[in-house]
Amino acid sequence: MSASTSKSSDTVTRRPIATKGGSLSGTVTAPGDKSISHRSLILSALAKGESAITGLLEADDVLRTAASMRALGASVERDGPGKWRVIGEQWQSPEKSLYFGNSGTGVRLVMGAVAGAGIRASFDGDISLRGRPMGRVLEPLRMMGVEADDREGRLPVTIKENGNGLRAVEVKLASASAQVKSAILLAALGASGTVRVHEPVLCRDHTERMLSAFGVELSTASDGKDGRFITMDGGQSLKPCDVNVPGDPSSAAFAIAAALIVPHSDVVVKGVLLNPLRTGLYQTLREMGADITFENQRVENGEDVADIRARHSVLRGIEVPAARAPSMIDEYPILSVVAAFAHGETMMTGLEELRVKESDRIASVEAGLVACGADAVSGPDWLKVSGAGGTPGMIGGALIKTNHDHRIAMSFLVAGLASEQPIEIDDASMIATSFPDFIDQINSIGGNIKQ
Ligand SMILES: O=C(O)C1=C[C@@H](OP(=O)(O)O)[C@@H](O)[C@H](O)C1
Ligand SMILES: C=C(OP(=O)(O)O)C(=O)O
Repeated sequence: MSASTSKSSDTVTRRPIATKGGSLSGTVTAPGDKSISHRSLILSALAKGESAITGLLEADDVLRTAASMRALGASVERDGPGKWRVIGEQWQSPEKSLYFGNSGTGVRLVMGAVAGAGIRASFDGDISLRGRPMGRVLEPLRMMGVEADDREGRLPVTIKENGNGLRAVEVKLASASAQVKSAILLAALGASGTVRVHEPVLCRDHTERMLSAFGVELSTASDGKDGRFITMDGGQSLKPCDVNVPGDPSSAAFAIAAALIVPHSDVVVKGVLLNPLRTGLYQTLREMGADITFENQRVENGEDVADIRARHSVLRGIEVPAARAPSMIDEYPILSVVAAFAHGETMMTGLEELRVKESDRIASVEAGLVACGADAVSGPDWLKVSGAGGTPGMIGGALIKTNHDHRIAMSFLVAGLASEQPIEIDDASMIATSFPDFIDQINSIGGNIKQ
């Protein structure tokens, strides 16, 4: 097997290959958080006046949201690396369809915001996004009085103009999805009355925190069990707000996982967001015996942030509780790779949402691990990885099908850094959707990934 490119009629697919080398060491900075980056652009574009953003993640998913904000009428300018200026305006129906590429967050949040603005817009995405469910957003929006055309609950979708304002509703979230919750809250800006969202299972709360920072009044209250109610009056407008985007814990996970499985490694990832609804992976890794420390802990813009230090560790398999899934939902692919290097079984449950991500992540991870000689089995909402332990924990020597999924691509390149034989992935292009500098970053701490 060799690093190679495969050519179709008009595209060249890069096939990076990751090979075991020496230990990993050094310090890197986490790229900007993807969830907060999308929201900082959308909320700034809704606020009348100028907002400055620093640390914005300049990855394809977020750049698609920036382009959509321009198409809707906002002025969106880049002043320098990660430094953006947005001047919000009254949104206008765009002439062309808004294209969101691979981004579920972008398309779902902007659908909600367009509905709240009462304008008409069409939405589309790439082959992966066209396969993902949009009914979960359209259903509550329709309850609020939105009219929309869709293709059996999938993209392309058109939200129709609505001059009468949206209805006040009470919605119970059917899936633990921050994207659905956020779409409803953004639509609620155009409601005449109070909107109440019941989330039985807590998921990331960046929209609630950031709406408050942009001057919107909303309140949260426990539902008496594990969830909460979010209550917000419609008809509120946003005030401009400057946002410093913290580092993404989902992207930081790759260098940290690499340090844990490559012998003698010691790596620091600086500036990582530690919002408690995002840190399930780190809790899980510690329970597996990982030597992970949070250094220089601080609060930046109301969010907990730290530098995370990870050293090579002897890991053991554990049961990861289903209730933890929303706080680490994007981290199961990389956790599964780490689990293949641990001693014993890691049982992950409550994973039904992984079936509707950029790929069916349960299937992609299981197939990739099995191709690398690891022991993985799955059911409808669970995945079990039985790690061989020690070094090397996995044979490797496979070409991994990434299925248009950036997290599958990055997870298996990390696996290749510690496997007996190199691991090649069939397509690197999707990595740019969330972490364009991934390969350079991993190589800067001693990784051996050839493009
Ligand atoms: O709201 C967000 O920014 C996100 C929510 C999650 O999706 P779901 O809402 O579909 O769980 C997550 O997987 C995605 O990467 C980002
Ligand atoms: C699921 C993800 O993103 P999105 O839903 O925005 O496509 C992800 O980044 O892993």
